[in-house]
Order: sequence, then C-alpha cells, then structure tokens
Amino acid sequence: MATELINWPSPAKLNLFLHITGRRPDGYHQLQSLFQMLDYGDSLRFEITGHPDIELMTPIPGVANQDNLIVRAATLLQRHSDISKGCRIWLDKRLPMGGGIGGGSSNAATTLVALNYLWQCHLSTQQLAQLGLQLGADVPVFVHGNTAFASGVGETLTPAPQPQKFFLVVNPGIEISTAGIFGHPDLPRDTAPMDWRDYQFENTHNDCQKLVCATHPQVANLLHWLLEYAPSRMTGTGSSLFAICDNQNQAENLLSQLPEGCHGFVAQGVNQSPLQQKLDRLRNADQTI
Ligand SMILES: C[C@@](CO)(OP(=O)(O)O)[C@H](O)COP(=O)(O)OP(=O)(O)OC[C@H]1O[C@@H](n2ccc(N)nc2=O)[C@H](O)[C@@H]1O
Ligand SMILES: Nc1ncnc2c1ncn2[C@@H]1O[C@H](COP(=O)(O)OP(=O)(O)O)[C@@H](O)[C@H]1O
Repeated sequence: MATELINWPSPAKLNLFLHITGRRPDGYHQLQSLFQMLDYGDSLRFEITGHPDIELMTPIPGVANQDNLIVRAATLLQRHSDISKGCRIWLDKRLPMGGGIGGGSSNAATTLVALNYLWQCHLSTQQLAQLGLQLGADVPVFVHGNTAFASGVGETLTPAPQPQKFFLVVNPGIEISTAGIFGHPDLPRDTAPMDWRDYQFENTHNDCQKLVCATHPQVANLLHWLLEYAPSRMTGTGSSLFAICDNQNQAENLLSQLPEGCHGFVAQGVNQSPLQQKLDRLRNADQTI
C-alpha cells in the first residue's frame, strides 16, 4: 500500500482541568490535569525522499521553518535514529495558535509518529514520547494519544477514558504565551494534589484562568458569555475556552451565535486520538498483506 501521501491527523486537546501543585527548581511547574483528546484538528502529509533534507512545503506565517515544531520533530527523529532519508511535509492548519489546545505539540507528535512509521525507525511509543518531551511538555500525551490524567510537568500519564461528550471550543482571536503565564508572579502554584478517582468537573478548576481573565478581558467576556449556556472553562494557559454541551445540536447552535471576533469549532471527545486510530489501521493492514 502507498502510505507516503496519506493524511495523518494532528488532533487538538482540552485540559478539562489544570491544577498547579508546585514549581521545580528549573522553573517548570508541577501540575495535575485531565487531557481530553478531540476528534478535530490539523492534518499532515509526508513524502519520503532519498536525500536528508526536511522540507516544510506549507510554512506558517510568522514561524520560521527551522523553529516550526514539525521540522524540529522530524530533525530530532532523523538524528536520533541516524536516518539518511528525508521528507517533504504539508500541513493543513485548522487549529488556532497559542490557543491552549496544543496545536504545535500535536503537530510535533504526529510528525514523530508518522515518520517513525514511514522511515521505519522502530522506536516504541514510550521512546517516541521521551524524545518528544525535548520539544515540549505536551508532546508525550499526543504521542500516546489517550485521554489521560497527567502529572509531573505533564509527562506522567494515566489513561482515563471519559464519556465522549460534545464540546464547543472557542477562541477570542488572541494568542497567549504559555511561558508568559507560567512566569507571572500572580499565578497560583499551591493547589493541593488530588486523587484522580475523585475527579468531577465541578470539583476542579484551571489555575491559569483567573490570571488570564484579569490580563485579557476578551477571554473574561467570552467566558462570561459561554457560562450563560453551559458549564465552561479555559483550556491550558488559554486563550481558548470550551463549553461542555448536552449534544451536538446544542454545540452547533451555540457556535452559530458566537460573539463577533470569536472563532470556534464543535468537536467530540474521544478516548483514543485519531492519530493512534490511524496508526492502528495502518499496522493492521500491514499484517494482512
Ligand atoms: C500547561 C499546558 C497544558 O496543556 O499549557 P498549554 O501550552 O496547553 O496552554 C502545557 O502543558 C504546556 O506545554 P507546552 O506548551 O508543550 O509547554 P513547553 O513548550 O514545554 O513550555 C513553554 C513554557 O511554559 C513553562 N512551563 C511549561 C510546562 C510546565 N509544566 N511548566 C512550565 O513552567 C516553561 O516556562 C516553558 O518555557
Ligand atoms: N507547527 C506549529 N503549529 C503551531 N505553533 C507552532 C508550530 N511550530 C511552532 N509553533 C509555535 O508555538 C507557539 C504555541 O503554539 P500552540 O502549540 O498552537 O499553542 P498552545 O501551546 O497554547 O496550544 C506558536 O505561537 C508558534 O510560535
């Protein structure tokens, strides 16, 4: 089967909650979070070449190719596995950047998983996740692809299947720097660690939300609007917010009424990411040949 030009999904995630429980000496924050995988995101295509160049054919405006997490992930894997082949990569970007829904990290994870398969590097998922951690705290969860509880700096993962709810995910049209929020003196960093088994949406929160709302009124106003209709919260360090909807209709209906300047999408929560589903299908097909 020709596998080079297939679409590889690069899904978004939500942090259904985000508790900051401490700070390590290196400045990174210890957190507890529930990462919910979504069935919506970007997609990537890869063409394998005989020379070692890694070419991103669809640059992101404002992000130099050598800084793009896709190119960095491909280069990291190529060097780690001593691969002499290269690739051309096409990105279909649908997710807002700096939105707390993990677009860049997910692109990096999809690149690692796809090229591990296409270049036949034979790294295990655990090895790929470990490699991905060098690129960002959120990359491992996308490599594993499970809806999961996370602790540590986000790299200690426990699969935690959730009811597959519909979400409205909304972005107020601004980008928020993760480093900026984590470096802010007013960020609370002392939430008591909790037992995963006690998780309920109502008894959790996002420790970054209050600070982001105070510094970005667009986020505060949008959250206020959403809360009129459904249980809602900020994801990650913002700027995106999500509303937990009763069904797809309610989510689509809310989407059609969004305040001016806001953009959103409706997505369903999944327990295994579309990326892992794709990989499983490819591996099963390989075994039947
Ligand atoms: C907190 C989360 C929740 O999903 O925020 P979002 O980025 O999704 O909004 C993520 O774990 C973020 O992961 P990621 O976006 O990969 O962060 P990184 O690139 O590793 O780090 C960006 C910056 O955030 C800070 N950082 C990140 C993660 C963490 N546990 N503690 C930190 O202090 C560090 O200052 C780092 O320089
Ligand atoms: N492939 C990529 N997709 C998105 N952002 C990228 C990518 N590569 C590098 N970046 C940089 O990472 C930053 C954070 O992007 P993103 O992961 O989408 O946000 P968040 O971590 O808030 O979900 C962007 O502002 C951009 O400068």
